[in-house]
Amino acid sequence: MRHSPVLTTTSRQRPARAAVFSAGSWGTALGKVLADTGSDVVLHARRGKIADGINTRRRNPRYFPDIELPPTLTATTDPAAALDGADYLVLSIPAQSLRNNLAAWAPHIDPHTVVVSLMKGIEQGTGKRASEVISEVTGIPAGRIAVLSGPNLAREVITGQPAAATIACPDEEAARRFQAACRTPYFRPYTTADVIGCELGGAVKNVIALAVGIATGMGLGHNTTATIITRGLAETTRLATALAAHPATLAGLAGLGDLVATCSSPLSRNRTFGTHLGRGLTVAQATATTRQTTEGVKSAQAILDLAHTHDIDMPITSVVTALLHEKITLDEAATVLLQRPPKPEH
Ligand SMILES: NC(=O)C1=CN([C@@H]2O[C@H](COP(=O)(O)OP(=O)(O)OC[C@H]3O[C@@H](n4cnc5c(N)ncnc54)[C@H](O)[C@@H]3O)[C@@H](O)[C@H]2O)C=CC1
Ligand SMILES: O=C(CO)COP(=O)(O)O
Repeated sequence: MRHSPVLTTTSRQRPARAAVFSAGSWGTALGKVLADTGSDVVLHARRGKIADGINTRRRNPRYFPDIELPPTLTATTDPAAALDGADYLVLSIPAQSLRNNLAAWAPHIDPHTVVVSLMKGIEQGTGKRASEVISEVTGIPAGRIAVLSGPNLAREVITGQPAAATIACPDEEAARRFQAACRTPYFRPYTTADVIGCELGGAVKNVIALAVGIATGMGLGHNTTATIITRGLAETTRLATALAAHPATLAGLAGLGDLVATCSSPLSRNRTFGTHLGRGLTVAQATATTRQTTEGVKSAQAILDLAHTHDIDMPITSVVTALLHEKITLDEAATVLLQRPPKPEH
């Protein structure tokens, strides 16, 4: 166990070391951001073929075969080797697989390592956010658990298109250090202490993106999608603020920003999944066409359960959840939303 201070590239003592679990789309893209800042980055890959591709050809053959990765970004299938001496453990796996995987990795986490969640899902059955699961599984104090969220479609980030994000951590200094560790000419992270707002903004926008995709797949236009985005933000903010989030977080990058990016982009897996449903595919058929993590599909029910527990009205989430469970048809979904009793906007 090492007890050295967390270093950044600004310290000039040694580059920060980041272990990124795993080598999927966002893990690889954020790993490149960290490497571009000067950190030594080790991606943990589940498959040897991916680790080999990264180490020998500087390519992630499954997720980004067309993108050259920097030499300071390497990969391993050995979690202990990836975590050895890591200043940061960056977690980017499906939210529903976090608890079990982290339990296996936890014994290898150094006492000074700051854990950063990139995940945008809520755990089924418990309604827990990723930072809560991390805290429960590892016992790491809240000041060493951070969240990074924002409008960050992985392919746009890995190709160096300008983007920004929010890093949330109750320990301001830890947030600032990670901000320095991933600030590049094309990636601008801000900091906040509002972990709850960041995590709920990220998780609920996936469900709203499913709704936008459904509407788009049904052939509906921009009035409809703008209405879903706006009212989606209203219900996200209701839930998040009931759970003690700051309203400004939901109006920021991790709320509105991410919602707009995800709901607008064909790169979004959640929006794409919704489009398949809107075109008439069943949930099973849409799932069969999806190769990557679609958090909204798995988190919708957990978010709705959380809303019920806190007596929060989330009509869009409710309708999307009913559609995912095939309890209502597409036509019924529109009717349910439009025929709700009239009310003031605010
Ligand atoms: N792709 C994107 O543009 C962004 C994704 N995110 C979030 O990042 C998280 C990861 O998403 P992506 O990297 O996009 O997904 P992905 O599907 O591209 O990659 C998932 C990674 O997790 C691994 N994995 C899959 N199932 C697993 C399991 N049962 N146990 C352990 N590892 C498993 C895969 O091998 C892969 O390395 C999600 O919570 C997502 O919402 C956040 C911002 C942007
Ligand atoms: O979170 C994302 C962009 O910020 C990615 O959204 P999808 O998971 O829908 O692709």
